[in-house]
Amino acid sequence: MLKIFNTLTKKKEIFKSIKCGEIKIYVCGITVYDLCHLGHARTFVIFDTILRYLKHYGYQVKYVRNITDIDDKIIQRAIKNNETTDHLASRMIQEMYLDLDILNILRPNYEPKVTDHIELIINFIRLLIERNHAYVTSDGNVMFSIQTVYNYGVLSCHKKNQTFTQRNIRNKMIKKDPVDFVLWKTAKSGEPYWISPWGKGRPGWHIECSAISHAFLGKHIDIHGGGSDLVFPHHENEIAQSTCAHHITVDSYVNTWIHTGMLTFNDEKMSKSLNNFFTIREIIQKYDPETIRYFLLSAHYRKPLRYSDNNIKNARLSLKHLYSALHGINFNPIVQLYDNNSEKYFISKFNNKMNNDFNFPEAYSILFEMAHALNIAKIKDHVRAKSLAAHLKYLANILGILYQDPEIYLGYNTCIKNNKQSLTVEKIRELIYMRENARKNKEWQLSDKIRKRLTEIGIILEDKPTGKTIWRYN
Ligand SMILES: Nc1ncnc2c1ncn2[C@@H]1O[C@H](COP(=O)(O)OP(=O)(O)OP(=O)(O)O)[C@@H](O)[C@H]1O
Ligand SMILES: [Zn+2]
Repeated sequence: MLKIFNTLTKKKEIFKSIKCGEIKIYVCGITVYDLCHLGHARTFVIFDTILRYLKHYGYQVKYVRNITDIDDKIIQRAIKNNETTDHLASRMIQEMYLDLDILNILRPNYEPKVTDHIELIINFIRLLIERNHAYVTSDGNVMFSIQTVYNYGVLSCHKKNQTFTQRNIRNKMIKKDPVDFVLWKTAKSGEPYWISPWGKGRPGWHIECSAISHAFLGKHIDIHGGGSDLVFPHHENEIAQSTCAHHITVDSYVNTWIHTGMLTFNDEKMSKSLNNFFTIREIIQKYDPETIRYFLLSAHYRKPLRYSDNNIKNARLSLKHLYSALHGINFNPIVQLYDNNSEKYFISKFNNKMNNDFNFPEAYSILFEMAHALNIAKIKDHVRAKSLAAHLKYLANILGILYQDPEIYLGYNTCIKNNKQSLTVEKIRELIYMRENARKNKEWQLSDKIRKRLTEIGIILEDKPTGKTIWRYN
């Protein structure tokens, strides 16, 4: 029986989907103004693993993760770079794919961009105004009126007056109440804008998730997720908007709220604004992507995880131990998996750990028990060894690890020591495939970027007249 900790009720609850066998999940995505850092990676690796487990559990999953491609940070960065917000956002979206794909994060079913859904956001705001939950200020902003929500603070336990900050004091003159938040922002001169009933402007941040999740998943969602930094104000405001717009209760909006613990560096959230971040790109120059993924899942998903070289090195050792157990066994992952039921014991232990609010560290410990049994079977019982190896790989794949050939992985880590390459063969092929597609679509910038990246790590590409590319180590 699957139990998940629900931030709304603050307890572990037995999970039951709204519709039998199907799950609708919405996760707040990236604001695309710069490269993704390891903090973003932690949240998305965690949700990717949760999704993989839910599928293994037998659910059909509809996963939506939005892309915030217009907001203040994007506007400021675009001005600084002397490029349009559109150009900056689409560049960063391509970079985001390169970075998240390399960590073996499967893509969501839908990744709606805010700028593609302005009309439905405007309609959502209109509904809130009609229902007297929002008002237009003299300068053309639309504000959400927190006083109209009787249970504001239900998710985060924030009291209404606690939201009163210095920033709000500055806007006091035009808001009815300093705690109210913006739904539609009037465009300043030179800023990108969309035409609305309230003038030229752009949506506020919170409203995009209410409007987009409703458009893609309907009024009632099984799971809504994000980092724990989003509980307040972002998710609190989303609850206010969605429940008021649709006249529904909090629990008929989202059944389970899942929040991930922050990746920290020097005891603070890793973030751009604190300038204490490492981009995914920087890190995979130093460690292989699978080690990074392993590291990101090495603490309970709700707890903070401390970034340190030592912690990553430990992750590398653990992964090496698992790959070494698999090494030297000639097994067929599919055949051995279905031919043999003897590993039911391990599968059920693994499932129990994951059913207990996705306890990744304890799920890892089952993989180590299997590796131990496998190391013994390798000497004594080859048939059992093959079965164990297939099951170990199968369960590890649910966590998104052990997807490489042990031979390549173990050889690869030797290369890392010699600083010769920093990508697995599988990932190199993936990048080449992406580049071939980019070339087909005449996206020359992207294709050049991939080539440059591969050259940097010592891979030489040769483009054939057929459109195919062959590669070799320099
Ligand atoms: N250090 C972190 N650890 C875990 N998750 C994080 C971290 N930083 C951001 N996230 C999560 O990544 C997702 C995308 O975040 P978003 O693009 O809004 O970044 P952000 O919080 O503004 O970070 P930054 O200010 O560094 O750009 C959110 O779910 C957010 O909670
Ligand atoms: Zn959101």
